[in-house]
Amino acid sequence: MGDVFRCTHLNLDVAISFETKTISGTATYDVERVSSTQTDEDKVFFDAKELIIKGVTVNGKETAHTLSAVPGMDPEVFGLRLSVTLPRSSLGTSSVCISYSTTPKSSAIQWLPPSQTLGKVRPYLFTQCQAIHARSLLPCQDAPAVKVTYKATVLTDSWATCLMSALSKGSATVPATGQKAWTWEQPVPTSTYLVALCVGDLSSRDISGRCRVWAEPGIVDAVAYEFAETEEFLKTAEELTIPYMWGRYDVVCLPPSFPYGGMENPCLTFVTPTLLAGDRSLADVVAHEIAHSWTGNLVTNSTWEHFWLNEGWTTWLQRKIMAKMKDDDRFFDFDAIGGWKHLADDVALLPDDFSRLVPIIDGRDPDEAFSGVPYEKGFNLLVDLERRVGQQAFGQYAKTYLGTFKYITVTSTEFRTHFMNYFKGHKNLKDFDWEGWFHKPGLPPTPTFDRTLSQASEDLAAAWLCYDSGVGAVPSVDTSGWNTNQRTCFLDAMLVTLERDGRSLKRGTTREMDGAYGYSKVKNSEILHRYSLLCINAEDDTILKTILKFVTTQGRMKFVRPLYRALYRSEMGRESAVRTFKENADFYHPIAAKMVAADMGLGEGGGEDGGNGIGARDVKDFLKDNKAAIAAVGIAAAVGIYLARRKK
Ligand SMILES: CC/C=C\C/C=C\C[C@@H](O)/C=C/C=C/C=C\[C@@H](O)CCCC(=O)O
Ligand SMILES: [Zn+2]
Repeated sequence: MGDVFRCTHLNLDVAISFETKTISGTATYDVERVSSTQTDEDKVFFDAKELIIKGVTVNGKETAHTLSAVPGMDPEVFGLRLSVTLPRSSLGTSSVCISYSTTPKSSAIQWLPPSQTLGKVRPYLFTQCQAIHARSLLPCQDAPAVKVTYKATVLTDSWATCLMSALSKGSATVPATGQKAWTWEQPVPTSTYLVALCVGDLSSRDISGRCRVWAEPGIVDAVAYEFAETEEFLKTAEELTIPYMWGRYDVVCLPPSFPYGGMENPCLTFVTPTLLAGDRSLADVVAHEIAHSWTGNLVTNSTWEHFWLNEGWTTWLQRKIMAKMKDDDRFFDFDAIGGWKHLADDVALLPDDFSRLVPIIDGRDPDEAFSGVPYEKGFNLLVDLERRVGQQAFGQYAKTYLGTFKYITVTSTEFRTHFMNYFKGHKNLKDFDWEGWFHKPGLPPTPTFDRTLSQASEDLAAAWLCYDSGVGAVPSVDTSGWNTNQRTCFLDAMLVTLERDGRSLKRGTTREMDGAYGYSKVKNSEILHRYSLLCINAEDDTILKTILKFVTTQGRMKFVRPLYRALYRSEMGRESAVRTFKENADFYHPIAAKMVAADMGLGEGGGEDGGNGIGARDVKDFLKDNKAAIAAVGIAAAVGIYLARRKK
């Protein structure tokens, strides 16, 4: 898209209707010719998914447009191509104004009823555009390589607060209607997957001169406490990189159905409330999103095949920030050990095409290719390079890399060339296996990390596993002073061994563990998640109610997907998993509903072994064949119907 004409600026002028669950108005683009190819007709193309296109003008004149599917690209995933003919004389910038409306099906937007908010009085909406959902929020050239500056005016009900991934230019009441008009400006060129919107009953607290947290009034103080280190994260990140270009860094804590830990929307990170542990122990997700201000938002992957350049670099920078703040490099390694487990878990589930660092996506839904691979394999590639050239030199290189590719996009090959030129002739890079790192499926060579911070956790895991095998007593180590990372490392170490050995714990073991540590009552989502997985492994159904509550009161895919998968594969939870998902399908974000449905054996494998979320063809076929049903009940409910039919 956009290979001849490219959008450079967007003026978005829209109104929000909670009543009709639509966003409607105009998207006006400055469009520039970027290639001199003179074709028979000069056409500019936009992506549009689940949108109603009402009309198009070019330089103020009404202009014909067409909407058609792109051959080989499933319209259910990629939407349609909106084609607009430009005047032959359009040598400079054209102004293309598209009048449109979203539909309630839009996959980028979750419309929450008041019951799904904390306040229970007002509705709420938030968007999630990565990777290719921006096209269902607005017509756009929805490719990371097309970066636009943007201005937006958004009309909302008078009670609502509107936030965007941009700098606020104020708000005013519209005298004629009583509505509120919110004005935003993003002066830094930004890929469309980073356009974001959130509207609800929101309060804020300033936590520094350039950082503010937003949330529903009932939790805003807890959010301010949890993320109080944000300014320090930001300052530390600046020391490791180049100056922060985005002006403000605010955080909005969304309702619990937000499907990710965080999303790096510029100027306004979106986070899940599952980070609210009460002790700041999960705030490193904010460090991760801050890191994206450079790696991802400023220097951006050229296409989604090169997503690791966003996430691998960001994971590296996040771990550098955390270690620098703690003034101890061992924290970098400690976190990397947890990351390796994440990588190994995902690689075990993924088809080869998706476990390559540069995956083969080929017309498939990028949401299906999403995994820990770009994060952790990407991170390990960078660590391998860093160890070969030395920490200090690599740190300097990182700054040069950011300076070279800021405001534009980068491919894996461009990175490789840039890196090899910078370290030309370096003796430790002579036979570096770039091809293997980029294209070999599966796990990369096993790295060595400093284990001094993980040792006690790993030892405790070994002791519990011995006890479970009938060797030795219940471990008596006092863990009351342990931090969250030590606890999650301990549980991870148990899970790693069980998975590796295909072994199940005895039910009595998880009961003993609960007696010792009280994990079934823990508030911390990362600990509860891991302990729940152990209990499912042990078929310990005393915790089933807690797990079902956990998966129906938050919709973060990192937690709900593995838990539904594990329940579905277990004796104790299979029925409950299907029933619970069916009853709660509307709670989940459309992306999460799609992925969980596919995970629970509804894919090509169709059975208990299908749990990887990759083969969603059966459910997709069902959805395709039942468009009327979907229009009537929505995609999530339709998936529920499909599940119910399969059960029969
Ligand atoms: C190799 C994969 C190719 C393309 C995928 C690109 C985007 C995938 C899409 O599914 C969106 C992902 C958005 C992620 C946002 C935040 C994550 O960092 C959250 C990580 C998990 C969590 O902490 O909950
Ligand atoms: Zn990220």
